Amino acid sequence: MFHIVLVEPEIPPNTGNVIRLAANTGCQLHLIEPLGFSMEDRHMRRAGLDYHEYARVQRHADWQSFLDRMLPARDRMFAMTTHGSQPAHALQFQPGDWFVFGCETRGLAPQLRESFPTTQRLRLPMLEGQRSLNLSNAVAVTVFEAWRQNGFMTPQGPAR
Ligand SMILES: C[S@@+](CC[C@H](N)C(=O)[O-])C[C@H]1O[C@@H](n2cnc3c(N)ncnc32)[C@H](O)[C@@H]1O
Repeated sequence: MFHIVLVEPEIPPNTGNVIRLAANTGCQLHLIEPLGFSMEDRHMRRAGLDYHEYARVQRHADWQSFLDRMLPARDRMFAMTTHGSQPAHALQFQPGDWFVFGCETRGLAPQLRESFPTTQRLRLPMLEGQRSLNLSNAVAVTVFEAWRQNGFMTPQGPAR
């Protein structure tokens, strides 16, 4: 359905949450290395993920390797960032869209963020004075907005 891209995630339970979200929504999850943890980390294990939930996870050595391997449609790839001026819910998302998220402490590196057109740097609304959403919450909100817009469609029909 959609592609979730986590750039250099650092906190195992966040990635664990996103792995489960991908399994529940049919998204493909891309992890851009270096990761701040081992996939065998006890916190990852504690997330209680089943083997099949890992089926939707692909790891990439770095951003350029990801681009070279996946060839994402650049006009359908969106940087999710608190520095964005475009409200995420104002866009009409399409199946196959790519959502790129930064790491927990640093967000997306400025150089990577600025490689996206300003119209593709999306911000989720927050109250004045707040810094950012938790990474896995930001992913869930984004995926469910995009999926809602597309009628919660799956290859077998609408999800229930
Ligand atoms: C914990 S936040 C990173 C905070 C980091 N200190 C910063 O300034 O970007 C982790 C990631 O979640 C996503 N995120 C969090 N809040 C967001 C928001 N309001 N709008 C868009 N993306 C958000 C972004 O991809 C961000 O890089």
